[in-house]
Amino acid sequence: MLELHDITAGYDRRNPVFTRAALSVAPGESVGLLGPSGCGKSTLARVAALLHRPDAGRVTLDGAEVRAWRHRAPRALRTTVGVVFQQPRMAADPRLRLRDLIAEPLRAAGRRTEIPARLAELAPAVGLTDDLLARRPHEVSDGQLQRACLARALVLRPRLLVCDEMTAMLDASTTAALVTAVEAYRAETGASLLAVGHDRLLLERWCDRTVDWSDCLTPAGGGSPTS
Ligand SMILES: Nc1ncnc2c1ncn2[C@@H]1O[C@H](COP(=O)(O)OP(=O)(O)OP(=O)(O)O)[C@@H](O)[C@H]1O
Repeated sequence: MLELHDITAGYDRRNPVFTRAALSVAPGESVGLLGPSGCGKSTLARVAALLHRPDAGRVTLDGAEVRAWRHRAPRALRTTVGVVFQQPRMAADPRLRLRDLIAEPLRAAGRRTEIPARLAELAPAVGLTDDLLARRPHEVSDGQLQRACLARALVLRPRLLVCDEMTAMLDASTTAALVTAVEAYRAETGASLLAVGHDRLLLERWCDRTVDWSDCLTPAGGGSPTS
């Protein structure tokens, strides 16, 4: 599904956050990526979500190399991947009601007619009532907003979902509800998952396999890492 080969990435070409990282996610597979704070997991997750152009290396999606990067990959490719970040308040437009936040990718894709049916499927799947769908981000809790961000990430039926510390700010019951919603979506569609986080217990329970950050990096002078 997704292969990251020899990726070097960061925010300053002369001083990358990491060099020569590799990671792959097979079709239908769920992979948990674990590592210490600041090592570059979120940066790699953004590369995997096609939102951050690597300085070097190759990204392949279904065997085809992603080309024509600007700072992101082309929109048509990005719709293959859904992404949920740690901080819903940074990710969500504060002016939009939750129903419009969820529907916005469909609207942007010119698929307005699908909005009512997709909302009717997704809102119960992530545990949002009609009352909550009518509110704006400042009128809901972080957990409720993250439920909406997950629904938004799923609205175009992505074949890969990237969850970057999706549950780090949430309590145990909201965490369980979101993981259940992701797994129901994957069972229905066969989508793959890359989940990034610190919580080893959660990722080991949730994912088919976990990868430690150090295993993603090519040892100095070495060939490719195994993952
Ligand atoms: N937009 C940015 N501009 C410049 N530097 C950044 C930016 N985002 C992250 N960094 C830096 O890149 C490095 C890696 O950050 P990243 O968020 O990828 O790590 P992480 O492993 O996900 O950390 P955490 O587990 O704490 O979220 C850090 O040193 C961070 O300060």
